[in-house]
Amino acid sequence: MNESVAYLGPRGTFTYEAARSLFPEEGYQLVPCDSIPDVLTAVDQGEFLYGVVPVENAIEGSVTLTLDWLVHHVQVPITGELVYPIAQHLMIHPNQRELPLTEVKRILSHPQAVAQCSGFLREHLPNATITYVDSTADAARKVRDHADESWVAIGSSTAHQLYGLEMVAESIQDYHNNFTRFIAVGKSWTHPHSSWEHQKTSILVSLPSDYPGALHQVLQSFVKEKINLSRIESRPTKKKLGTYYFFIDIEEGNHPRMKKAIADVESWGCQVRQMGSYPCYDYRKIKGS
Ligand SMILES: O=C(O)C(=O)Cc1ccccc1
Repeated sequence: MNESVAYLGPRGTFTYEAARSLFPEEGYQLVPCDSIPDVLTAVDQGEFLYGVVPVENAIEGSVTLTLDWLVHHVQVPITGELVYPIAQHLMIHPNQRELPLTEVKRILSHPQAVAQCSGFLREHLPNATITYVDSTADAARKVRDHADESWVAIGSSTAHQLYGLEMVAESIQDYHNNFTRFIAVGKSWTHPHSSWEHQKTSILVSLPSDYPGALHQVLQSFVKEKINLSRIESRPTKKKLGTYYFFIDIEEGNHPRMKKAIADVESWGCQVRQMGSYPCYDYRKIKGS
């Protein structure tokens, strides 16, 4: 039996495209879930071996729903990463193909997709109301199911084909170097591809409240070991205004130097949760492999 992989569905999301690249359909069974929390909870509860969710976009930044669920609701290690190119397309039901853009009443999409195209939407669809849905393919499916409504969806070319919609405008994101970082999560290990670019470790750090300069000390611990950090993202602890968790990505696998740096961080009174050490794949190299 193929191993199961949950992804943010339905079919045709960008996460579906990333999941298909990460977990080839010959070896894995891809199963759509309705939302990011659904994917993470299902993997946490052992319903699926692995999951794929978006974590960061080049234009819009962190997918905070993913970060917050990883911190507050589930205990699922990160097992892999894929940075994948994103082209957002505007599509409409074929029955509405003659509708001028100024008469579109509703734009449906995922909040990240809407944000990536905000300049285009402001300029070309000033009279439309935005409705956020759980994914871009969910938006395309809803437009398909409402043939009589003057609605448009923003989403992938895969969704455009799968849901039989008419293309209105291609690549409408405001910046063209649009990439999203997706992560694979799971409680067991798999290496769906034999080669990867490099390894990373993600940790979550909370600082002691009464220690001035604690964040500086955290960074210093990595400098001392000559370890590069590629990302620091703060998220509210949700316990008290002005208190944060720091998500830190380290350009190093589970290496002795990295362990030493983390022990040093802990010695300053910081709490460290290791979110995973994992391979980072290049979509151009694993495509079709
Ligand atoms: O809704 C989707 O298609 C997703 O996979 C989430 C998302 C949305 C916008 C950019 C990247 C990922």
